Amino acid sequence: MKKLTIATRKSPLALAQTNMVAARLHEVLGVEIELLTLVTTGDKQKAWSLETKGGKGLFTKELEEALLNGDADVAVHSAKDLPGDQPAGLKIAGYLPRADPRDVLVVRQGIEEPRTIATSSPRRRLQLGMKYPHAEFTEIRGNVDTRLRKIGQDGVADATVLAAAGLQRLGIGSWPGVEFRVLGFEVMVPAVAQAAIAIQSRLEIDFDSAELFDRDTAVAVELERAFQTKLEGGCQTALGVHVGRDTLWFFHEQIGLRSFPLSADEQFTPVETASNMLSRLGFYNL
Ligand SMILES: NCc1[nH]cc(CCC(=O)O)c1CC(=O)O
Repeated sequence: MKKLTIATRKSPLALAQTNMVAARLHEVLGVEIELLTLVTTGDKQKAWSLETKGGKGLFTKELEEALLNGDADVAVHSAKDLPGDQPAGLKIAGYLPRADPRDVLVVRQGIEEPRTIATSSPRRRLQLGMKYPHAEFTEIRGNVDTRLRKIGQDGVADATVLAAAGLQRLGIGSWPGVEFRVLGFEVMVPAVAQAAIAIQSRLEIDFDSAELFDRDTAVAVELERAFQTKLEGGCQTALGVHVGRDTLWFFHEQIGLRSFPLSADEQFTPVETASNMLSRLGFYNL
């Protein structure tokens, strides 16, 4: 392999993530890298409500088509935007080391308890509703900087929620007019695969993944995904699952927030572990 073409979205966050993957592939494989930037349905339909149209697959389909028709060899995605199952012919080759998996409450300066919170995610709405029972929720769309401006400058709501990983990868440590409050897992369980960057390719492309990719991230994300796959039904179900070093954090709209001790062994048998824990939680027939 002399040259690799990487398919990417062109939002600032997507490009930052793709450049990290490009640097890694170039460093380890010594190959020349070319980027193919594509516009996905999710990028085009800026007015669509992610709440009603559904988020999954909206930001990934066009990149996957480029892999399948040979226009690109590799696609880079935020792992949390990927649907559970891979399309025929494609695989997740691996992940980059995960960044900070927590969510951050972005609050307009001077506001102690937000009364209006702009987030389209049912997972974030339900969990924040426990912390701020008087808050009303509204929708918000756009890139990270657009969202920050909507809170800090335009005042469309008192607060919003962003992934710490996104802020970190964009190098945003502060923003005029807002305060960042990192939300602990005991308040806000992150989305499945949050903060992981997935490298997708065609099945026949064989990377030496042991060196290229991060094994610990793959183990954690595969366990989180096993829960998501078993619970699938409505893809708009409010679900959060996070595999910590020795704790599994779980949030589901029917039962709320729970945490469990998690052994090292359990992490290596994701399907069994997810089944066992879900039946202990009262989810049967999955
Ligand atoms: N929902 C869109 C999306 N997909 C991935 C990230 C952030 C980066 C990540 O979790 O890897 C974001 C933005 C956000 O939720 O704040």
